[in-house]
Amino acid sequence: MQEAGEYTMKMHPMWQGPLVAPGGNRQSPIDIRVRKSVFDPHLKPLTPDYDPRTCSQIWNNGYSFLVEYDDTTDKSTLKGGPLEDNFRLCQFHFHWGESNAWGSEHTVDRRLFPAELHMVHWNSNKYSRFEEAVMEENGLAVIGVFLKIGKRHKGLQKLVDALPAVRHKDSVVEFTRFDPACLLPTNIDDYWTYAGSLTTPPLTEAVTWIIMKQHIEVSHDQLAVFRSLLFTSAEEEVQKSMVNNFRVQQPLRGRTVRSSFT
Ligand SMILES: NS(=O)(=O)c1cc(F)ccc1F
Ligand SMILES: [Zn+2]
Repeated sequence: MQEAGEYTMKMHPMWQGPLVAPGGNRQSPIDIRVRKSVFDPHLKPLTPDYDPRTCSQIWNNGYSFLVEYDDTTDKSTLKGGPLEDNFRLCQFHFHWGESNAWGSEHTVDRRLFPAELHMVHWNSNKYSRFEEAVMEENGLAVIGVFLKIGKRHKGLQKLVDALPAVRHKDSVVEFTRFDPACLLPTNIDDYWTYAGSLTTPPLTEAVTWIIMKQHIEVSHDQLAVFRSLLFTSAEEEVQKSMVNNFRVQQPLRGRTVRSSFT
């Protein structure tokens, strides 16, 4: 029986969408229990190779803002780590909270971060476009990086300065020559990896998740600009600020989370 005032996921206003996709047994995000993760000595170093010239635009899709890359050739790629194939960068985006107390989708031993970066890649050895790969179990690889509040992130500022131009849902602005590698932590050799899903519809179980152990720092003011974005389009009467755009955590269902480090 619920105590008065005690929130469960179903009651809490932040509860969004299905708790578990019908029939899903590899849903994301999850809590990473560090002591339950299994060191895998066969995991290779991750080798991202990004060309800033493939950066094309920023788009407010009404859920987050996406920095999109031209993925018609193998110019910005990710290989190595747990991946057998070559994956092509198509976009990166973030999830964040209304306060610095929460906002990330994944957690580490229940620890929440104010925001989480997702760099989305699709398997260009096996598929010819993102839309195809997103339906296949080895179709996508997403790098997750936790954000903490601290010193100003120099590389992020160019992105922060462009956000007012995409304040409303469905707005797009040209955005070029941005090197996404500047958003990776200094150490990318230490990560957790597990088989999961997209965290927004279509929630397809297509993702090899690669979650960085080391976080990056952004300033309070930089993250505040994320919260100035809107879920709503310019025409809508009531404007809703884009915050808490994260999914509730999903059952592990017996999956093993591997670590690249001891
Ligand atoms: N948050 S996510 O990285 O799982 C994701 C990536 C996409 F390309 C599309 C939907 C998603 F939910
Ligand atoms: Zn995401």
